[in-house]
Amino acid sequence: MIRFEDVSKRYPDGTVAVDDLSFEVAEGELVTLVGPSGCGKTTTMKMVNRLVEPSAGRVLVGGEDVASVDPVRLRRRIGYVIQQVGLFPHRTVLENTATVPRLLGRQRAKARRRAAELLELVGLDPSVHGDRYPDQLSGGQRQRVGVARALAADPPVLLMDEPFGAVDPVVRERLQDEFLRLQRTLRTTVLFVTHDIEEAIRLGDRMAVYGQGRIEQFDVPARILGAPAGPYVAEFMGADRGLKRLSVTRVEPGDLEQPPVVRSHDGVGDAVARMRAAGDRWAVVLDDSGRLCGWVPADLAPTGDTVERQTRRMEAWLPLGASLKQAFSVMLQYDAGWIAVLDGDRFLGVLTPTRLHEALRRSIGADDRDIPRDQVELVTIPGAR
Ligand SMILES: Nc1ncnc2c1ncn2[C@@H]1O[C@H](COP(=O)(O)OP(=O)(O)OP(=O)(O)O)[C@@H](O)[C@H]1O
Repeated sequence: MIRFEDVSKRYPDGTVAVDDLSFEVAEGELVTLVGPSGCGKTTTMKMVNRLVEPSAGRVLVGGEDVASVDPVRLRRRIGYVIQQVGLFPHRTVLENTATVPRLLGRQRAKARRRAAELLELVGLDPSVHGDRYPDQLSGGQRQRVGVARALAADPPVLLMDEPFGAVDPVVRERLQDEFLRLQRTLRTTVLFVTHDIEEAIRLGDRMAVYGQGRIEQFDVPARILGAPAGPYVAEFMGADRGLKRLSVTRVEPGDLEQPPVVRSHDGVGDAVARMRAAGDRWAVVLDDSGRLCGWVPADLAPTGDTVERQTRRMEAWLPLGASLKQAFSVMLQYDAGWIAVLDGDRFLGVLTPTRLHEALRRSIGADDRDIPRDQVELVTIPGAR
């Protein structure tokens, strides 16, 4: 959808902001650009909507060289959100949001209806906030209006430059969640500039890590964290990148172990005999539809009861698709050696620390090749031998 072909930008004073950049953002994809201050992220982004013209190479949007498109027309098709949102102070929130659709010639009533819908989508009540002026909103609310306004024209491409930079971390996380949900629904192609590595990891389908004017690595966050392309990227992603990987890797069915299972209607005597014969110390209890009831230890007194009456509650479980970070946190919180994983209320298997480790290796495709020695994350304790 967005394609950079050998693009360079040298400003008139000789500063080379971007040097021979080539990459592509697929339709519906969200790519984050992250890197130190002055490395060329904003320049990259501004070449998409022609706020900056490349000195060499070309930028294509939807297969069309942007150099051949009238800049004003181009910008109406491409949403743009910046940190200082730039709302019109003398226009209400609703009017601000409806600006571009109006410029595109949509009828006033239709544009306002769409604007109200979008305000709701970004978590603002149009009947409460719609008639306010920007200075009657909080910083976080203004950011939301900025996002709603950029989306109001249903642009296939959205450029976002530190859009949540000015709000506190809690609000920022909420805005990120809402924005992700929205982007997934609308399937907008997004180029997202940020200073914040956590934000880049959290939002990016893929991320571009910039060095000076160049992309040092362009990949899914899990691989950038797990297999950084070199010492620069490794250092930039932080010494805790091993931990960061936990939050971008999801629990999948293939990661799970199948523990011993007994059925809730089994007799305790039978169940205990089978568990002991197999050398199991415990078993998961499922009902006939595969729903998780709990667990039983193998040292139950073999009474005439059904297993159901002896089942112990499972304190901790995870939904399929939870992050490994959530899984690890639950393991620590409950001091548990394994965690049940459910799809809805259907039991799928259990995650163990060994399987968690394997899932991390899977996330960087390390199962079928050795991780280079310098990328193995060893924890050493100073002074320990
Ligand atoms: N109009 C300009 N004229 C000259 N140099 C410029 C101009 N705009 C940007 N630069 C320089 O180009 C380089 C890249 O700037 P750019 O704004 O793209 O970086 P950035 O990665 O977005 O930085 P930040 O994260 O601080 O916003 C910097 O050295 C900057 O000083």
